[in-house]
Amino acid sequence: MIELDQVGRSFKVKRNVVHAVRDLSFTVSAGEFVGYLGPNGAGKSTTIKMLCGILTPTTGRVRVAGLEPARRRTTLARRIGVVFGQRTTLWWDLPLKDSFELIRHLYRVERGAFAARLAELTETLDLGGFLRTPVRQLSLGQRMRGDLAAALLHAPDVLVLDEPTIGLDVVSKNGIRDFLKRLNAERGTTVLLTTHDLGDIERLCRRVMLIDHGRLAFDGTLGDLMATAPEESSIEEVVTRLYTGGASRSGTG
Ligand SMILES: Nc1ncnc2c1ncn2[C@@H]1O[C@H](COP(=O)(O)OP(=O)(O)OP(=O)(O)O)[C@@H](O)[C@H]1O
Repeated sequence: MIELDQVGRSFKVKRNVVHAVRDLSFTVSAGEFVGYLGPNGAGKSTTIKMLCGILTPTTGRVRVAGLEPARRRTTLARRIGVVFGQRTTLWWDLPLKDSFELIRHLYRVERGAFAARLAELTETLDLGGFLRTPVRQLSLGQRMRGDLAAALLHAPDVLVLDEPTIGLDVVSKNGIRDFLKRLNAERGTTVLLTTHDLGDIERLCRRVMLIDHGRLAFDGTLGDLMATAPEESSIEEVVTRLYTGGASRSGTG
């Protein structure tokens, strides 16, 4: 469903070149739920932007649902949903429901299918109490649920999440985690999740990829990840060891 083959992306900053992503290769199969971890500045958002076609790779090849994202952005938009937790894709001054209606037009979702999908998302994400509220008046937790619904209204095969639980309280976080878990299990939606909240990884991801300085530093199961540190280590300790280079990265490959 997602394929990266020796992908690199660099940026020119004044006279320097920043290599945000280097020689990155991985495959995510349909139905997987994969955590994409890495310290600040590791290259996670750059990868995600290449998956959605916002950025073109400098080298290598990216495919999502068999499409080259940067060249087939419109076609790909029908197959992929994206949530950037730090930024909303909703219309700030419009009631949530009107944002959804605009998305229906943009994605040309058939009216009946849209109504059914919206009813389902309203129930599972508990949106009923604020569908008529302007987005600017929503709490962060409500806004995030609105953004998730917006990304899923066209029933995409792949969902890419960039910090979807950032700033949320423990109850809101758990609500979103339960929702994502069900989405993956029941609808088979492929999910790539970037987060700094290791609780998200523990609760949701069987497979974890870790990127560091633009390179893949670990790729394995959550169990493999935990096995890189002494027994009884917490996931925070395990990940800290990997971020600071104090562990063998034997799961990679
Ligand atoms: N548009 C840009 N121009 C120049 N440099 C950039 C640009 N976008 C990203 N970078 C650089 O590329 C590197 C990777 O950034 P990226 O945003 O992908 O990291 P990240 O893993 O998402 O970090 P964070 O966890 O802090 O969000 C950083 O050094 C960043 O400064």
